[in-house]
Amino acid sequence: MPSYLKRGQDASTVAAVDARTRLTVENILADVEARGDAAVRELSEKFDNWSPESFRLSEQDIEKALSAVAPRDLEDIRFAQAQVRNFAQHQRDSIRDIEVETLPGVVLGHRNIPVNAVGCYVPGGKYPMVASAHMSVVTARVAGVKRVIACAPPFHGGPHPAIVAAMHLGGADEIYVLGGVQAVAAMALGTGTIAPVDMLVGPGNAFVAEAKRQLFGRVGIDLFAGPTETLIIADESVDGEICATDLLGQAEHGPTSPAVLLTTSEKLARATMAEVERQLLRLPTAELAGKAWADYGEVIVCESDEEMVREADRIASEHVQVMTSYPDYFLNNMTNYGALFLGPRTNVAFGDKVIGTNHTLPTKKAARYTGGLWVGKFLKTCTYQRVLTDEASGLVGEYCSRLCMLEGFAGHAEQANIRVRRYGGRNAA
Ligand SMILES: NC(=O)c1ccc[n+]([C@@H]2O[C@H](COP(=O)([O-])OP(=O)(O)OC[C@H]3O[C@@H](n4cnc5c(N)ncnc54)[C@H](O)[C@@H]3O)[C@@H](O)[C@H]2O)c1
Ligand SMILES: [Zn+2]
Repeated sequence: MPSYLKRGQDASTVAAVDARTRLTVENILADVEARGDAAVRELSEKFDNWSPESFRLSEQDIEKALSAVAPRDLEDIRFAQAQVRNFAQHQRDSIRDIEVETLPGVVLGHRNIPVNAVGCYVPGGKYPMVASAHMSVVTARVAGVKRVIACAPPFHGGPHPAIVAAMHLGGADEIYVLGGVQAVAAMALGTGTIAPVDMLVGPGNAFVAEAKRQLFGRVGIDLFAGPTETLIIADESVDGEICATDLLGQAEHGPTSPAVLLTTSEKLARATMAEVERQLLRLPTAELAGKAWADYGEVIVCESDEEMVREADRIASEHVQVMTSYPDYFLNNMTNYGALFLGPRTNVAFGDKVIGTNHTLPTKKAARYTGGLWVGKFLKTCTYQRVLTDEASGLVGEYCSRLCMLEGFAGHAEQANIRVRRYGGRNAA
């Protein structure tokens, strides 16, 4: 049995918060739907104190933002985008259209068709999340999406130059300085000034994630990518300092970000907990990270690697960092995670910012049924079929006719029967 040295807040409190968020989001979506641009402007004023002449940036605005970013920063952004683009391209190349003859004269196939128009949300409430622009915009472009638009909230009262640069260099067709639910609603529902998209992607806080969830159906969404979660699986091959650093590194995302340590070593568990307290004294973002750790941090001691796999699959964390003497055991056996980070030489920050895997990942146990954002999320796998010979039409038609009548579908059966009569030769029904 796993034993808890520290437990996070219980789920009922989280559910109560969720209910309030749900209601807030419902009201905002209804308002944007009813009043379009006027509602968007009022909501932006209310939540972000932001009401510019135009939410969309002009060419000149974009040039101005680019020139405000230091050359070194631009180069770093280009490097990160090159990594994301390269891996996404390899993933794209692994996805194939197929066409096969499944019975003599029966040809079935599928094609992977990019979604036509995508809205990318780039978060920027607490931190300007430049990297989210690479993850959504660059990946959509690799997939072949025709129209890629991007929104980020104002940061310190205006567009954040590095976010704008990343959106522009990533290939965004339209850039808006607009945040939160109003941004997501405007992109999905459309307004007088923003043409609606077919799909929303990108991470965000609880309001943004809930807005995407509620809009799903009217538009597509990538996945439920809410407040960051991290899980560290470690044994005595590493020390408390590196475990504490990696827990707090992701806890700093926000006050509701769970950071969990799973370990087979009680000694490492206690060393990590002590080290977390020490590091909180000097981490500049200790206010957020400390609250997340106090409310949602967990430390669980397991008896074996097998038990750690079971616990980790139950938790289904967004990020799972494995620092044990044989990390591949977890790669080979775990089934529920957004992304794995194997061995102490890598870590979640590499994935968040630069290494090339996508950082938009499933939260709140969505890892039970989906992986993260990737080029495949922008593609619709659509099937088609042809029947090439009279014999094949007759053969399938006879089976089809009987199977339609099994369900009482006389009209469907006629669709089959007319083919059997016309193409099915001597066996015609
Ligand atoms: N799952 C992932 O893949 C992933 C990746 C990166 C970041 N994240 C998460 O993204 C989040 C970013 O959050 P953020 O808040 O910094 O930025 P954000 O851009 O997601 O949200 C800011 C917006 O929230 C809106 N807002 C704030 N308070 C509100 C309220 N009371 N009612 C309605 N709207 C309100 C405002 O309009 C504001 O523009 C973090 O939680 C982070 O963990 C997740
Ligand atoms: Zn992170």
